[in-house]
Amino acid sequence: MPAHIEDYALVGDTQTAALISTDGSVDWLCLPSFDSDACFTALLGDREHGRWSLHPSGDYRCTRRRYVEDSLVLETELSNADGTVRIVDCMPVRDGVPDLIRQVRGVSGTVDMISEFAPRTAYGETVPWHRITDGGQIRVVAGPDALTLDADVACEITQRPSVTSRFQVREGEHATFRLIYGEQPPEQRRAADEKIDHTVRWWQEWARRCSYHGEYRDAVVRSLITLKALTFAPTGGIVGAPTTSLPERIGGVRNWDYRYCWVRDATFTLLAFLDAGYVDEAKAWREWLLRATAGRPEQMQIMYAVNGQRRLAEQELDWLPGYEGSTPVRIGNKAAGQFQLDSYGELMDAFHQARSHGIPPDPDAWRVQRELMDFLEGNWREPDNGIWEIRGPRRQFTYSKVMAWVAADRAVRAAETFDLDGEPQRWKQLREDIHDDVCRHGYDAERNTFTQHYGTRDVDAALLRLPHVGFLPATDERVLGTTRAIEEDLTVDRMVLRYRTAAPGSEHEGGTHPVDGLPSGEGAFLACSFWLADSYVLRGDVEQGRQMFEHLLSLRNDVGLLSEQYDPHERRLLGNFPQALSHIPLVATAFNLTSARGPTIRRHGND
Ligand SMILES: OC[C@H]1O[C@H](O[C@H]2O[C@H](CO)[C@@H](O)[C@H](O)[C@H]2O)[C@H](O)[C@@H](O)[C@@H]1O
Repeated sequence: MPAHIEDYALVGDTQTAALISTDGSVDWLCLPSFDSDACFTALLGDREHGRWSLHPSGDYRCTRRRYVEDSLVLETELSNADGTVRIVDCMPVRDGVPDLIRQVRGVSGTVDMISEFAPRTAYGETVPWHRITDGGQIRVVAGPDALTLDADVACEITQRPSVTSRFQVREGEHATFRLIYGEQPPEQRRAADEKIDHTVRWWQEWARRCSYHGEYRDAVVRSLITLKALTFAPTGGIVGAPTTSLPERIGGVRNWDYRYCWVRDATFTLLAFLDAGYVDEAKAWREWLLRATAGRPEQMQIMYAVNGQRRLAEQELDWLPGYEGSTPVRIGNKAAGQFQLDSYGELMDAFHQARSHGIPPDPDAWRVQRELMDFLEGNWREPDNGIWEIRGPRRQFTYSKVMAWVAADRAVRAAETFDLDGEPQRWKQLREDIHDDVCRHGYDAERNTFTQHYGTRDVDAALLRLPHVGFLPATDERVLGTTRAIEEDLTVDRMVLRYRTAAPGSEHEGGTHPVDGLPSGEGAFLACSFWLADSYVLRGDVEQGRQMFEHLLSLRNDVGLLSEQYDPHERRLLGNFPQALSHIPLVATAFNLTSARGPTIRRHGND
């Protein structure tokens, strides 16, 4: 049985990442890339699906866990009756092959330790061959996959099969393991020590570049490090999360693969990086995006693989029982083929912000933007799948239309501010047409609220972003009314649901929801909860925004990580982990709260 989601910490090398539990078990790792097959999949099943546990023998417990300051090097202290050890876990920044280093350091007493290294390739389906080489390394091979384990303690291949080591660590002593993808010659332990030190320094130097020095610096830096860990260094792409199928409801079917790069999530990440002074990351992302979207704008996908690949065929892995029984486990993501109008607005906004931040112009960027505008002009009236990627019939989602307005607005601003050739008069007309359409069809005058889609009375938390993107001022009566309606309909214990997946006792309870096409029930959506905090700040209720923000900070796990959702009843994290779309608004809200100039939500559209 896997640990609770909040009991995991992340280590990664900006090409892939591992999840390690408080009891010292690596339960998730895909090699060599985020979207490769996993060799440890216990997270979505049990120990038989592959894991690497490393812990004191007998009864033991985690007494402390932290990242080495401003780094992604994890320290987990485990104690038993005989003493305490500190396990240092890290994935060195890649200079060749991917590797995971696990070093056990004796803190006090003399502790008997057990390492059980039991990889299962192809997401836990395949039991690989294990053998010990002449040089004393462990080689694990299955089909195209090969792993090498170097250890400076004795290892034996045992029944299951797994590679088991039983060893003792005294205060001041070390024992080091290094897992390498592929077949590699042995390395000295000193090399592992150097790699750990180098990795700490690499992350600390990266964190030092952060231009944010406000009140919530630790939380902001941890979120930025997490976002950096989710970037795919070779291309500049950014994954939604490093996991698949962590459920949005325990036992439910809303289990999706997030190891891909969403245009939406990635543009939000770009804005967070820009806010914090990380211009290189923003540039790399723009390059990725221009390459990924090359071709005709109507062929733009809402998500791509990290290397820019378009085909993300969805399949179910029926041999995996799922996280706490939540099936199916899916890899690939059918939403890649959806039409999501908001992605165009987010993209246009991101390009505009990049220019406004002084990122040197790319000659292709404006050409692509103009083609996107041509496409939007002819298609903004079409129904779409919306920001939440509904799998029911397409609808006229209000937020989607608002983001089409954002696209037109940023096109006008870009042409006027940067003197770019284009058709600002036509885009101004388009901007006005969309605004009128939204205010006429996406607004419920009786209740004084914007609505989830045209022709409904339901609300949607994405509507909180209307003032953030500059569609209407935060103090507009219709915006205030919408926030009120969202508070009334969509908050549970101060947390915000993205929409009602079923009204309690309604005809949809237990059945398939007519809008999203899925069985009901999920947690509160953390990004939406941050957006509510932003709305308070923007309209001048800074203290209310701060309280909400601090409540959200309190939901992070012990090492500062958030998943996609939170279950306010069970008080536990839900959904893929750690989730970019939760850490991005954390950064944005902290900026809004602490900016000396007062609220400065970038997507306000102010240049
Ligand atoms: O719940 C339905 C959808 O859930 C996923 O999408 C969500 O995550 C995306 C990545 O963070 C985010 O961009 C989107 O707004 C969220 O709704 C999943 O990827 C979809 O396939 C699924 O339909």
